[in-house]
Amino acid sequence: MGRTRETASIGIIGMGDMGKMYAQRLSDAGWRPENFASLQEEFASRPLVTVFPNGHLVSRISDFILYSVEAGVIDRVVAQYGPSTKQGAIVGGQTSCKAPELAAFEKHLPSDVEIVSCHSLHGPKVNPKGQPLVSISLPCSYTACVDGDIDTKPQVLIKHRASDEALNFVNEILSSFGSQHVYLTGEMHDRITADTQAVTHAAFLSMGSAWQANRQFPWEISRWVGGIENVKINITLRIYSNKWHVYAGLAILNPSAKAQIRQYADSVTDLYKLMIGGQREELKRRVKAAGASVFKDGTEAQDLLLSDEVLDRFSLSNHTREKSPPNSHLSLLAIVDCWSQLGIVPYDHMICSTPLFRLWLGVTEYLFRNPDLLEEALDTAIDDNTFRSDDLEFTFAARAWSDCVSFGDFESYRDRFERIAQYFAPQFPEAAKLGDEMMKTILEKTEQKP
Ligand SMILES: NC(=O)C1=CN([C@@H]2O[C@H](COP(=O)(O)OP(=O)(O)OC[C@H]3O[C@@H](n4cnc5c(N)ncnc54)[C@H](OP(=O)(O)O)[C@@H]3O)[C@@H](O)[C@H]2O)C=CC1
Ligand SMILES: O=C(O)C(=O)Cc1ccc(O)cc1
Repeated sequence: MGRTRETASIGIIGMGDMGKMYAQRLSDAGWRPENFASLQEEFASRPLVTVFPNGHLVSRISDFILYSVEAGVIDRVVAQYGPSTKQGAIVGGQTSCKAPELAAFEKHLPSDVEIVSCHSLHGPKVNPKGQPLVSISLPCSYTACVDGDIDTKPQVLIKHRASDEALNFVNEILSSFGSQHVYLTGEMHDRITADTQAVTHAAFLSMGSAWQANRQFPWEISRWVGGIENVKINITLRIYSNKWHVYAGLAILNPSAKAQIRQYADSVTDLYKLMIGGQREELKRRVKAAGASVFKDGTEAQDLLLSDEVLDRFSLSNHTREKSPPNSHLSLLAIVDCWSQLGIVPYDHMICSTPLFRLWLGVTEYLFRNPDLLEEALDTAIDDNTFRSDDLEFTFAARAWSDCVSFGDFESYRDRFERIAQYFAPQFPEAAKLGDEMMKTILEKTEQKP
């Protein structure tokens, strides 16, 4: 072994958004990268990075190889380059779902190769400092543990088929990101990210579908202005401005995600039926019971993750408002019902939380820990017809996204995603500016929480 920082080289296969972010961060930290043509130009000012024309040339000389390709092609790409892996090297992947990635490594890598995988729990434009980074290695001789303060921001490492020396080596390489390292098995990683990522995305994807189906741009409509609505709009646009395959891969390929997303669609449908049936008492009983199981007694005294002052600052709208107009908040009532039905306590997942998940939890908490606001939402859901058609389309959308994930059909996922992305595209530049600012401010605020 004897791998050292001075002599080892790191290979990245897949120079998309995440691959480039890794190459930039590692070269900043003194690790040397290599690559090709436009990449050669792009990385010309970084003498420590070399760009190669294909993954064979990267694999045969690198001591640590990171696959940063679309989850849907991981088997094909590892089958292609895996056999060229340098003897005794360590291989990992950055895909958002570990079952297919680890299966591809086991199937195609030579037996002398060690496997330590990882997952940065944030997008390429978020500063990795303090964010979670999951690490996965095998055999799974350890239980989940975290380096440092788990309540700030982690990074996941998965030790799958590796010595402690290999894990330490990968840790050293990735330590330059300043992320919080979390150690998990591949299975635990997929189970948790199904709860934190796949269901969260399903909710925001459904909001976008509903607005598009009703031909609305929500920031132009007064009932969508302010507070919680700002987060709903900014996050939805952020997701639709990203690449479809990131969301398709982590939902379709994760063995745990289908059931979670199905439960979300079922919760939306059940609650919507109670709303249109005028079943006020049953609606209130069910939602409050769900709220009690997720937001347990004793948490009332804790500070909210998000405050009015922060929520109000990030509006895409030109309208001003005195007070948020009432909203039935079906998407938020349903996520709490979904968590409750599945026995999920979202706070237990903070060790593996993405920025979006923290925001999503922040807005649900904002609603459920304000009894007057929750009561107002439930009464609005029964008495006020204004939201009926929004909620109808939202219900259709949640079921359609769930079907799409259950069928495992990448092409129809792509088609749905890109059609809606195109509708919102003119607003992406402004939403990105505001969204980045919102993310930064809210991450700073939530970081200070105990
Ligand atoms: N974007 C995000 O927010 C996050 C993404 N991830 C995960 O990271 C991975 C990469 O995502 P991201 O960077 O965003 O996606 P990109 O689409 O930007 O990058 C994927 C890259 O893989 C390359 N690639 C595909 N096949 C091969 C091959 N045979 N040889 C060499 N390169 C290949 C693609 O090249 P080409 O375009 O030329 O085909 C592309 O540049 C995904 O699995 C994703 O789930 C993880 C955390 C966050
Ligand atoms: O925060 C989110 O959920 C995002 O949308 C960004 C993202 C996407 C994929 C990942 O594997 C990790 C983070």
